[in-house]
Amino acid sequence: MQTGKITKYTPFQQIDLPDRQWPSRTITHAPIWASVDLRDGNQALATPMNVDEKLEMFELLVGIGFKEIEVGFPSASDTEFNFIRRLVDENRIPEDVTLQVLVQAREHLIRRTFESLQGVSKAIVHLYNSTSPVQRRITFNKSKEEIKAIAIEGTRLVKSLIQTIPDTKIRFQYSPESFSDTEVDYALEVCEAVMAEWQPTERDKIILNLPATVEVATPNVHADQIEWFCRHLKERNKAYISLHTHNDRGTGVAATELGLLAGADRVEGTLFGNGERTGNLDIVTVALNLYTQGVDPLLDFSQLEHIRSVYERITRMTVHDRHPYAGDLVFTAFSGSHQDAIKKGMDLRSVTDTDGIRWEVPYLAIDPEDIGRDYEAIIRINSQSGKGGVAYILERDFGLELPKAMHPDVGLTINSRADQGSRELSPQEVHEVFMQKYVNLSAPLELLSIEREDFAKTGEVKVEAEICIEGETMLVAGTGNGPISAFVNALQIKGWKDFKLLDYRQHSIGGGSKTKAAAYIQIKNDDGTVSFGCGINANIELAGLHALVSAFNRAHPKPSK
Ligand SMILES: CC(=O)SCCNC(=O)CCNC(=O)[C@H](O)C(C)(C)COP(=O)(O)OP(=O)(O)OC[C@H]1O[C@@H](n2cnc3c(N)ncnc32)[C@H](O)[C@@H]1OP(=O)(O)O
Ligand SMILES: CC(C)C(=O)C(=O)O
Ligand SMILES: [Mg+2]
Repeated sequence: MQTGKITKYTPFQQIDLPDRQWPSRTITHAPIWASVDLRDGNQALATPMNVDEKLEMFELLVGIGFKEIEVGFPSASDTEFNFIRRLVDENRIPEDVTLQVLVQAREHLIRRTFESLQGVSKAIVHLYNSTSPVQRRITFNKSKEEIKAIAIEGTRLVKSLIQTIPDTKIRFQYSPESFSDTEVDYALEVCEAVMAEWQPTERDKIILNLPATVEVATPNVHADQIEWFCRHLKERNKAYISLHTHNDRGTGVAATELGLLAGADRVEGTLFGNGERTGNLDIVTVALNLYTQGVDPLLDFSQLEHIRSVYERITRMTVHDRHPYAGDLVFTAFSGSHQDAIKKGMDLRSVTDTDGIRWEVPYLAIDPEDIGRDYEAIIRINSQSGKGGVAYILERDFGLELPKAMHPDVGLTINSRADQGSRELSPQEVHEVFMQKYVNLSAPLELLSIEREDFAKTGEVKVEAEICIEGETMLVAGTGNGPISAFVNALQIKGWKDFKLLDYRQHSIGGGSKTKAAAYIQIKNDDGTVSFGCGINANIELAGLHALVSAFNRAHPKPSK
């Protein structure tokens, strides 16, 4: 790489549009979508799809709701040609779906393209030739006039061939390929010449597709190019302006969104952005971005997991873990502060009737369930995780509703276990550590059996318990206003009550004959420290007593006396 003054590359040209309107607009409705998965996506694959795979992808796209699908470049190969024949012969094209086919502005290719369309009821013939200065000079070695002539002659030929398939309703699309790198006034000149040749009407518009064949500028420049073009096109009412962005600078989605603000009507792209080099525009992202703004995208991504798995199998590409909406990790928080906020947001939804209630869960731009994902992975535990995340896992997967005061202690315990192992802990491991460290602990103190007597007159309870401390078994007895305080008092009589009961909670886990009770106790020890214990038992009273013993044991790793 050069350092200092870099002379190897030419910076992109700004567009002179001081009164640009797009920055203050909003997108209020879905554009016309056109999938180019079977063409631009396919042409970029190391192993292009075979006919069966193309069929499966076509059906997937139809199921999502695409009404315009570029099915290939039929003059390129037998596979491309035969695929269209198969769609026709097997009557697989839904009535409301228009096939689109791409062709270079070259006579033999255009003729072959028309042959492929025999029997198709509606088709868009998409003609292109490259128009940028670099392509004019390097690829074609032709002047501006000669390049314009290629476009006009190609258009004329397409028009003349319509009569060869009279039963097919043909619409026409023209792309000044490499528009992103073409002088806007020249691209306009070529497109207007094509329009003059084609003679579109307001009812039968031409599609002018303005591709960022290679993304060479920031998205605002793309938006300026589109707005400039829309404002200068003489018969704007007779054309759909279509966007076709690639992602060379990583801003294909942004360029499309700003292009829509700038006045475009239509968007071409692919699932997950498959396509040449860094890819085409990812339609999934743009559509779901609209959805999160309250705009119906008119494409159905409610089964995104399924769409992704078909896509990955057919294209042999993988969707990155961090890919918007579709990646494995995009709904997962490992970090504590994110987990805390997500847990609070999810807790609020679980106690509210969510019908018609806006989605407001911090860090989650969309409800995973809307796109066919569950809440399973939204919180995962490693050494970056905090108490909120741990409490969320214990509650969601194991029904343990830890009192808030206990969260920091349990969070620290789990965090240090994850840190020691330098790895993620599965929910099962989190549960195991919790059980090991907090639940039904039996050393140094173990509760072996307990008997209770109730005094109806005073409301007091007397307990007699057999306990074992450090291997020594003995009987203790005490009275209190409930079995727990009676047991606490029994310990005091033995001189072990160097703690104060601060808090007691309990709830049931599960249902039916398998219902258990979970109890949580917080005690304050003589030295001012606080310890927590949990008891789980089919008997609610025993759960409470075990919770107390567990809290005691956590404070007394050694016998107190
Ligand atoms: C940006 C895009 O994605 S555009 C779509 C690209 N997709 C594909 O290329 C996939 C399908 N393509 C193919 O199968 C083949 O390239 C074909 C069938 C289209 C053409 O194949 P071939 O003629 O064998 O080869 P190739 O594409 O290399 O042809 C290059 C010639 O066509 C000329 N050419 C390229 N585009 C055009 C055009 N739109 N109009 C006229 N001539 C053109 C080139 O200048 C070159 O001419 P030259 O031989 O005089 O130098
Ligand atoms: C054929 C055209 C539209 C294309 O794919 C591009 O320019 O990227
Ligand atoms: Mg392309």
